[in-house]
Amino acid sequence: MKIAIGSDHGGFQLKKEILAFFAAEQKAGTELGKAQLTDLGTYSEESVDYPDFGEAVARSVAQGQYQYGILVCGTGIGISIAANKVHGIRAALCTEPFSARMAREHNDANILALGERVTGPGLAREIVAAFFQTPFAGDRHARRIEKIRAIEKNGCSCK
Ligand SMILES: O=C[C@H](O)[C@H](O)[C@H](O)COP(=O)(O)O
Repeated sequence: MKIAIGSDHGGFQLKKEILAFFAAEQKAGTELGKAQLTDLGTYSEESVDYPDFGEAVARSVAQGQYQYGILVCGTGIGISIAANKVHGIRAALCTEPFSARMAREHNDANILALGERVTGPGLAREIVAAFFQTPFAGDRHARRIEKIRAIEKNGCSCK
């Protein structure tokens, strides 16, 4: 499983924690540790603009370069809004593990968004594990994902 990860300055420290979590999982030889992560920036705490990193990760996932993405900003809100503007992206902002599981099982989310100023590193690790350990359930949920794709393709009928 190939995962692109990105953050702005507000998510930089939590992104480092998440990378360390995957490294520890790899060392422990777990299934999660088999994931290959690529950091698409930012690479310091210097102030940057979250849409740049949301777009970079979202495009790389939408183009199939990576299967999933992880995005972190201060709240996770701005960077997930930006990512969701890219066709084919279903970015889910999660603050607890139940939503992370549902984001995969029901919504087939392909990007997990987190907020460093909202979620501590311990909880973030549980959220990440829940997200990446949960498969999409398909069935009725697949029909609903198709409807989301149709909105992307045709636009909505709202005036
Ligand atoms: O949704 C946006 C994110 O939370 C940003 O990380 C945040 O707006 C950055 O704020 P500041 O420039 O004040 O650090």
